[in-house]
Amino acid sequence: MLNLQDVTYKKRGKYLLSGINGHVKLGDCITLFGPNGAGKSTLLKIMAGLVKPTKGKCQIESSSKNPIGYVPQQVALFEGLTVKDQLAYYQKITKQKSDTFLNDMIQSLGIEDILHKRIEQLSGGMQRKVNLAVGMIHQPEILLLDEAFVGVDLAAKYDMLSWLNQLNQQGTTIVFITHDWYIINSLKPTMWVLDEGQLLDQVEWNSISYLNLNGGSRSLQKMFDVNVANH
Ligand SMILES: Nc1ncnc2c1ncn2[C@@H]1O[C@H](COP(=O)(O)OP(=O)(O)OP(=O)(O)O)[C@@H](O)[C@H]1O
Repeated sequence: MLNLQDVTYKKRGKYLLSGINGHVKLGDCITLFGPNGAGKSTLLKIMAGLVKPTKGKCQIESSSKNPIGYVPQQVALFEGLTVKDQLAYYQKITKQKSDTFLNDMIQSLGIEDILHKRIEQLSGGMQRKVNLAVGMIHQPEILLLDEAFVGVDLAAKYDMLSWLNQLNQQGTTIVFITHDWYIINSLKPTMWVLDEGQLLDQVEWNSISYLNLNGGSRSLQKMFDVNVANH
């Protein structure tokens, strides 16, 4: 679905990504994992087509007109609008005609009771749920999530993860970024380990303890020491 060939991105003389090669297949669940500043968000934006690589390419293979759903790190919602109006607005601009998916999503995410509330009346966690719903309202084939769970309590996380697991089992491709090991354990993704702009390795969730971190930064080593010990 997504083919990354030698993806390199340079900004103000600094390489934020260097020679990334990888392939995202239909139905994959992948996490971009690495320390702060590793280049995860930049790579996700390149996958979403929002940023153009300086060198190399990211090709999307899909027959759909709008195959990607991107949920940004910052909540991107309009204050003053109700949740219902917000969803209706994005449904219209993405030309999603079927209500079935939207209604399933509303039920699964547990947002049916807040449909008539305005965005500014919602807690941070509830806004995250609505942000997720908006980013995937057009039922995309590939869902790209940049820290979509920040500030979300365990009950809300459970709703979001159950919905994402269900979609992934039905064939939706998911690529996500998180620093939350609970999320990783729940979604059991393939881990693309990024460090200092380089893709060090790709490893299945259940083989994470075999990862060779030689050449990785101290921050990356520490992340694994802390998390893998509790895996
Ligand atoms: N527009 C920009 N101009 C210059 N440098 C940038 C820009 N965007 C990001 N960077 C730098 O690129 C590097 C990678 O940033 P990026 O946000 O992709 O990392 P990340 O792995 O997602 O980090 P975090 O886990 O902290 O969100 C960082 O050093 C960051 O400061």
